[in-house]
Amino acid sequence: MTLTHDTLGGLYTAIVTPLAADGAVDIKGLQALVRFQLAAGAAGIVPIGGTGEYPAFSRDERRAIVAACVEAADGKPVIPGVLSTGFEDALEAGRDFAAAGAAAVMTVTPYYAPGTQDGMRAYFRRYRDALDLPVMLYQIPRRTTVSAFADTVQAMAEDGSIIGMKYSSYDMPDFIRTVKYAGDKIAILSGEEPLFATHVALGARGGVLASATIYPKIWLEIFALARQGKLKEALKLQDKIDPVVDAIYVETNPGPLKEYMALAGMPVGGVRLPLLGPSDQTLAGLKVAAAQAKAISLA
Ligand SMILES: O=C(O)C1=N[C@H](C(=O)O)C[C@H](O)C1
Repeated sequence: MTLTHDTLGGLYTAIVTPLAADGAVDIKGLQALVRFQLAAGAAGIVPIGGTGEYPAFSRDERRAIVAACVEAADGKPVIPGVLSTGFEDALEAGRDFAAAGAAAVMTVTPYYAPGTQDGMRAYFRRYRDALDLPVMLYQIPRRTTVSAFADTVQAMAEDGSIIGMKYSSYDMPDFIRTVKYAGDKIAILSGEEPLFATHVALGARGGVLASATIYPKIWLEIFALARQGKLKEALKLQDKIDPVVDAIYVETNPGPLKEYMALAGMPVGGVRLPLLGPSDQTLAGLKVAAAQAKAISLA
């Protein structure tokens, strides 16, 4: 399926990368997770984003991860993260993932030398021209300190540089402006669990969510309600998963999430440096959230 701004939408799972005890990538575990997501109804998979620990892997490991996801996805779209901050590295990764069968890439705003808004617009236009694959802009200022303003996103859409955007920020006025300027030209996907239902009710066409790695079904139900404009009902349902969301984001994602998955019976191993396992205090919070989720059979 060729992804366009019309066909990009729904719930994409920002999937963790399972690791074996020796820290190697657990390809079998990864493929089992992909199949679990798609069987639950996810529209597609986003491997090696922040949740998938892109920075922690070598070029060969990233290629193997994407190829394994594409194989397990059996035709459903796989959109790998490209979190390299420089043009040539980002292009090399994009071409690697295109060769591995990715349907598009989720490329982060350049952040070490971000440049101006015009510079970022030109960066993505040159990137798309050089990479024969659809591109989704990844905006996450809490990790990069960089934002493409709404009118820049509009210009990127009109240039044909991007088919969509993963919007990871709590800046609601900017979100509303971005939907107003570009929401009819690209698919804006929410990357913020706490605001997911609200973003969808205000025009987002789906989401890219880390906690869907363990609980895809409830996010699909929340998405369906929000898209019908039933925001109150969607937020009521979201109350059930909020304790999990609060517990897994107290330290850098995906550290707590991976620990939580083990507590919830879906072990995926640890994280790679510089991330470490969660602190005792975080672990205590994860245990409480896992017990609550079990008590209400969260899925
Ligand atoms: O990997 C991703 O894509 C996501 N990254 C965000 C983060 O790591 O902060 C969280 C989001 O849910 C998905």
